[in-house]
Amino acid sequence: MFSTEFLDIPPLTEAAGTVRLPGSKSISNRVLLLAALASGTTTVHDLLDSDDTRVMLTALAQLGCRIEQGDGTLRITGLGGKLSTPQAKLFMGNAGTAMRPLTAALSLLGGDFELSGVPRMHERPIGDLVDALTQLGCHIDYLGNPGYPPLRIHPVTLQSLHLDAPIRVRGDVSSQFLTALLMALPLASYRDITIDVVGELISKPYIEITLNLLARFGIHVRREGWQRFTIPAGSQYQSPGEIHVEADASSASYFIALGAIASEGLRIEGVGAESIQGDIRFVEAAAQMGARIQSGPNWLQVSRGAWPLKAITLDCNHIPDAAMTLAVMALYADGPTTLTNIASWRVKETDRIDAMANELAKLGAKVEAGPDFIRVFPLPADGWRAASIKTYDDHRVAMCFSLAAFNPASIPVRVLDPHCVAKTFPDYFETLFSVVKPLSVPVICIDGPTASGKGTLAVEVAHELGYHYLDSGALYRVTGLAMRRAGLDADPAHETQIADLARTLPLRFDAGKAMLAGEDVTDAIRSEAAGMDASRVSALPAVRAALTELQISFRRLPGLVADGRDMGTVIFPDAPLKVFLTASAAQRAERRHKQLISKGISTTLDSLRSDLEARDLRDSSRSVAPLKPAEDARRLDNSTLSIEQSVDQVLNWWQQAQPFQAAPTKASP
Ligand SMILES: O=C(O)C1=C[C@@H](OP(=O)(O)O)[C@@H](O)[C@H](O)C1
Ligand SMILES: C=C(OP(=O)(O)O)C(=O)O
Repeated sequence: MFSTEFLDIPPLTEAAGTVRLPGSKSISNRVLLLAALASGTTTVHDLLDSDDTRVMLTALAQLGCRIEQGDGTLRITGLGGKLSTPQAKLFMGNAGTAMRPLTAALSLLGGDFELSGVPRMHERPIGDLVDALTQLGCHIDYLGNPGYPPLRIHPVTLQSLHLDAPIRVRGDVSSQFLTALLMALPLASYRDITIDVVGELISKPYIEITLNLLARFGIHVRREGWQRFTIPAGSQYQSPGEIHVEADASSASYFIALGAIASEGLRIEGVGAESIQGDIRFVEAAAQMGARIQSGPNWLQVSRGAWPLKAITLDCNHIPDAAMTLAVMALYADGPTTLTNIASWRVKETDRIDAMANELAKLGAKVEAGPDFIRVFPLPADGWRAASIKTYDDHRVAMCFSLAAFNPASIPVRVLDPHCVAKTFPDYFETLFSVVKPLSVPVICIDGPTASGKGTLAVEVAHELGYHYLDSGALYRVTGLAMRRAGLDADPAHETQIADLARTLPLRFDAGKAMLAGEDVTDAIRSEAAGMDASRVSALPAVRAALTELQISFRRLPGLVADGRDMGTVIFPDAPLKVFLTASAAQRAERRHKQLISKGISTTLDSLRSDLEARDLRDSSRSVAPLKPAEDARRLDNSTLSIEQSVDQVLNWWQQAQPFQAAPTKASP
């Protein structure tokens, strides 16, 4: 997951391969709640692990459910309709699928609860649900604005509820109110319970998910159209024992769009023609726009058909979440695309009609919007502008705007606060990057002499940008270590053997650790002797050649920060930013001295300094790739700079090389 302030997506050209998507949010949170209300244990396979499911799980654990993580499964032991904890303060984040259904269930379970969420959750309506529950005899107070969370739920007894008349609930703001009642009312079904929907029900396919899962838990709701629903007397939740969560069809929309825009064949696994999720009907919309789609029970295969895409006008009430993806696809269409009947967009993670209109306009598009529609005009190749896309803490805004990186103007796209995808798809960008081909992957090279602080600087810069990190020095150090262990010496007579070793090094970097054939060699390669060996093996041309390919393979999306001695001159000569980092020998000796002392290794400043100078001389005078700044490198002497100042300087240089206006600061996101 990217927790950076922003993520720059380089211009992308095509997509190919296979993605396996995480579990459906809507199914996951329903299954968790139903399993919690049932008695017995339910083993859930392929549950989504994201912010929305975590708030649900935390709440259920607080209420006394036993939750055990297994290998790819989660076992949840239900309450059997009885609370073991009658009082709790529960935090719902921004998960509508937790807030609304738990409000209904807890109102009937007879405890004393406070339910709150993030500030935006406190702006998302819940009044229609509270009204329905109040009619029934439940006792709920608003702790902030009437009609909105946070809520206080007071205990009532099931016998005191008024179940004789139909319960009336409005269906035109969110279908989650009806879902919440349908999932909770079996708790009180000592007689038939009827729910009448007032107003036109929106987002109907989500009710089908609810009914489908209720049936799997033994509750068979009768319905008359979308107007009247009856929970039969004597209904009891029965755990199905095992249940599988299909992949998220709304999450699939970004990859279906990806296939339509840029692929000769992209396979999506985990969700397909037999999905119980309404958002699977996004495939029809994408096909109308020109995508070629084949499907099987739980897979989809998508490729580009018509190009440019075909503009459409579509009532999107049945696919409110996936429809946002169409608004970005519309940029690649042959005319204006109009999405109608989407008033609910205004009360979701953000006002999505405004958000989409604002951000599409930043890319250069003409957009028209009204209370319940959006019209997006396509962008000609010369109309695209570089934009920092604000995401409003809305996962879908972040995910669908990544598709703008296929623009024909080859402009990168900056997505602010990419972390918001954690709501439903924490690894969205990693998954995207695994199947797309960029025009080029940006690299920042940081070269410099030993102990100049380039490792610390490079790690920090990589961290700020969400880029990969290559410690090329470590490759040489590990080669030196492997050489010693093989009983070889760093002399030309052993050059071929050492190069062979280097070529097949079983090395990986894992959370800052260097692992050689599974052994943590991080400390072993940091000794002064290992440094000397590294310097010696690095002077052998065959070894350098063997390691070149390995180093180049680190150049992966979204970008790379590489530190070493010849990153800018030899390995990545086309890097858009090269920094040559220096510090006086006295300064470097002092830093290294402190480092060694802190590790309990005793040494003297003088000996360190003369070692450093000897090493500088050897590194800068070797015949192959000597240590010298690339011609186009920026020099940074950090003798008197703090680490933060050096990092800021490099990030400023990087920002200057970008087409975006200015990097956001932590103070003003
Ligand atoms: O019940 C559900 O799982 C959902 C219902 C929909 O909300 P509305 O009914 O408010 O449109 C949808 O947007 C949301 O992401 C999930
Ligand atoms: C509207 C959404 O979420 P929620 O379940 O919080 O309503 C969404 O995921 O797009």
